[in-house]
Amino acid sequence: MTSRPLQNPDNPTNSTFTAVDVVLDTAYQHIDAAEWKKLFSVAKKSKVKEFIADMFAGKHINFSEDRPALHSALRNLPKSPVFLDGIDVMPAIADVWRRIDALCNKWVGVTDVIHIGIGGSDFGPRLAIEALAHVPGIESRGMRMHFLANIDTAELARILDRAQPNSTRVIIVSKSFTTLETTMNAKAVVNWLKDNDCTKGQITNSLFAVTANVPAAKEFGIEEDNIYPFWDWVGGRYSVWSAVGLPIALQYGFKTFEEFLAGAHAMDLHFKNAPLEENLPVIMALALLHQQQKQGITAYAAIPYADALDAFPKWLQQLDMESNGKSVDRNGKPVKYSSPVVFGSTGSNAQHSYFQLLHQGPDIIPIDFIAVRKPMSERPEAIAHHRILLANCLAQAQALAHGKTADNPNHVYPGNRPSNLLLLPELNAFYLGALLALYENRAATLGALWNINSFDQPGVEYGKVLAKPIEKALVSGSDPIQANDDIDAVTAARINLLNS
Ligand SMILES: O=P(O)(O)OC[C@H]1O[C@H](O)[C@H](O)[C@@H](O)[C@@H]1O
Repeated sequence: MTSRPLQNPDNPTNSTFTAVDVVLDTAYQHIDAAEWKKLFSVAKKSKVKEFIADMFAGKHINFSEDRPALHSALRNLPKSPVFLDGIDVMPAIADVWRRIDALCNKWVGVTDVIHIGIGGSDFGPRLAIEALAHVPGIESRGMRMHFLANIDTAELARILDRAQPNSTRVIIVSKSFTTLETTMNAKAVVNWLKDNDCTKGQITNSLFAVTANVPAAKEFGIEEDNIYPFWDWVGGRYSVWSAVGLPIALQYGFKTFEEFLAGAHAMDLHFKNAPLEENLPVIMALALLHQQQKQGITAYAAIPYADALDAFPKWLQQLDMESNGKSVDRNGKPVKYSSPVVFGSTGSNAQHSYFQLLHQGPDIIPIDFIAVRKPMSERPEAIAHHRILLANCLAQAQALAHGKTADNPNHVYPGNRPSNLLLLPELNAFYLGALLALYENRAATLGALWNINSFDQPGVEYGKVLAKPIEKALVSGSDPIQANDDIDAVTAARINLLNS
């Protein structure tokens, strides 16, 4: 058995790039110098640099909804003016920061927080709360942070079984404040407070909202002082940097929230100012485009070798696939490329699951290996365990890149399977912020390369519309229904099955 040589043995010293102390190593992408040159000229032709400038300048790059995508302003801690249609948005953002900071000092004796939200109003804060829980030395207020997203009452029941009604605070998070899962769950939690003898005043004081639709939150019964606004120019999946990230500040302190924003802001400055050839989000986007063009890839995996980042792939799935899972471009013309299927889970666990397919399956699936230099725990075993964790990460990437010959075809690894290595110096609020902003900016760059509007999501709506007549028809024991304008024959039969 021998190792195969790399197809394009790059000089490994030329394949590493650093931004905000995050190292990207593209050696196993097998992209040679001439190919990189071509890729950068594609970036220039696609006007990536101009697109980045437009994004930060508040131009209406989300043209279908006639809005900018200004989430970068939410992490602009220096408060340098960011103009939206001639008005600086920073004073309004800074006012929300001041209110979040004040709230952190106000909550005394709170045992449970129920954060109700779904999609972009859920993945980001859920990931951050989990990821930061084990940062050595982090100050945590130790509240039980419950995330309630699913309309399935199993999640609701699990949370309500554990929470103590008299010392619970509820944060209802919804950009639109019309999402049915969220409003129904919020009503159920309010009823639970009532059923547990909380007074009207207690309930009013326990309810908070984060939304871009303040009138709807008031209408729901939330006091104006308890409503934390954000704005329609923040896409839901880009909203963790707004008051949607409130749980981060409440649990770990406002300073930690600021560090999270600072890491993202540092990555934004890199994205905005670094030349394309040194720009991490751009390089990662181009590497993916290359694998689409050359290998026809239709999926990629993100594998964090860090238990703390268990929720990262879920966050990334919404970011990438909701942003760029589209088949027409900005001009309504069919696209050549759009978002591959994104999946992933933590290493080394993932190795013991679907890595077989990544090594020997017929399809080539590029991987982002995400590793952290420092272990997250201070246990006596930490150094030895971490060494094994990192060794596994490096070994998988090498095996995928080189492959292996063997007489027995069953033992042959084809090799030439591309991957990136992303190395964070440590996992804390700052580097978590930098990591998420890196991927956000990569998604935006991919949108620019594919000529896709990455900031709308019209495809999500139709299924929601259809759910309404179906819900009406789903009445146990009712007479069988026939197919009609809203419900086709297959679905009608399924409804009848459920109703029987
Ligand atoms: O925050 P909300 O308005 O409740 O929206 C929650 C989610 O709803 C939809 O599914 C959208 O596709 C998501 O982008 C959004 O994050």
